[in-house]
Amino acid sequence: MMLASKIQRRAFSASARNLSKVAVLGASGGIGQPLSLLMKLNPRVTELAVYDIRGGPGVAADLSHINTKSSVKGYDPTPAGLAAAIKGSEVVLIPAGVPRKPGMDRDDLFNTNASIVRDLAKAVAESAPEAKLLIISNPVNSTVPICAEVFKARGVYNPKTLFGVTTLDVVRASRFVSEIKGTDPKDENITVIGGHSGATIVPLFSQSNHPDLSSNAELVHRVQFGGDEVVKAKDGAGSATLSMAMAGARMAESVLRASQGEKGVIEPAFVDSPLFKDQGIDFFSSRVELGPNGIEKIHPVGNIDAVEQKLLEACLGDLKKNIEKGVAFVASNPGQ
Ligand SMILES: NC(=O)C1=CN([C@@H]2O[C@H](COP(=O)(O)OP(=O)(O)OC[C@H]3O[C@@H](n4cnc5c(N)ncnc54)[C@H](O)[C@@H]3O)[C@@H](O)[C@H]2O)C=CC1
Ligand SMILES: O=C([O-])CC(=O)C(=O)O
Repeated sequence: MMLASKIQRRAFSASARNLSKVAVLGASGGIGQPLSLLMKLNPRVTELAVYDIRGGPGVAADLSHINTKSSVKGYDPTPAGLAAAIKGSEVVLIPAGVPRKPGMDRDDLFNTNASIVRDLAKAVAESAPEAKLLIISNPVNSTVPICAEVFKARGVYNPKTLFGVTTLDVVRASRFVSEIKGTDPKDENITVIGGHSGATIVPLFSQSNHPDLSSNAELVHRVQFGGDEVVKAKDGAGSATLSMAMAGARMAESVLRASQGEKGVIEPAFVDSPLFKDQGIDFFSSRVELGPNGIEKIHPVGNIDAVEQKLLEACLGDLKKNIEKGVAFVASNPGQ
């Protein structure tokens, strides 16, 4: 309790002064580079820390010539370099880990990415437990519970500051709808709930400007499997990177806006959520209201139609297994 309030005070004092250090872990990768670029272009960011197991200082040197005000520093891939990159961060973004190849689903990444995320989460728990931690690495449905377990084991878990980034699902949904309806995607605010893979992704068109679209099975499938479309098109060269960088930058910007005092900032995110805890599901993505200390309020699912109810039931079964897999991994592989 005391630790939580100390952490919150420290976080608030930095954000109240509008000093926002952002660290990107996995910054040399397909997502990491454009995401770091977007963070360098974001005037809310005062200091950008660039870390990767390879190439961090090079990416940082490149970014540092951009004539925006923030400072940029690349860190060596050592425990000390990692700790220094993270220390003092308001936001830590983690896009480290391997992406899919055609024929794989996100869960096939678990064996490689689980330990990468576990070890990076451990470093965050030790060097900046108060940071808002935004997890991009897949499978998000499992990597977020992994982070929670790592933080719990060190007595610094604050469920209000841990986010699985599901923003790309709402970005895709609004884009796909605008293509069908001939509208501007900025006017299409589609809520997407659940998790971040296949059937766990549940778009709620009944709550949008176009309730008729919930019976458009092709559209629902495209939102659920939009990632596969990119994996197939890239043909072995990875998965979504540019759209993901945009989505990650949007999420980070929203977290920073709220940290810096803006009210009413709402983003969907996969978080420690009360909504389905009675069914043994501790994490769920829904609309989340952000504040200076992270999550301020988790919005309920709201009214949904019969088609969406069926999708939600399918989602919950898969999600429960994905979450349990992450928790079990840390229990049997606690790391150093
Ligand atoms: N949440 C979402 O909506 C999305 C998530 N992703 C996921 O993001 C992850 C990254 O994707 P890409 O950037 O395309 O992969 P990538 O292979 O291009 O880049 C990954 C980077 O992580 C680095 N890395 C690996 N282990 C590390 C460690 N221990 N510490 C620091 N850096 C480390 C690598 O050196 C590499 O630069 C994948 O797991 C992918 O599935 C991708 C798209 C959307
Ligand atoms: O599909 C993938 O593997 C990457 C991802 O999460 C997405 O594009 O939504």
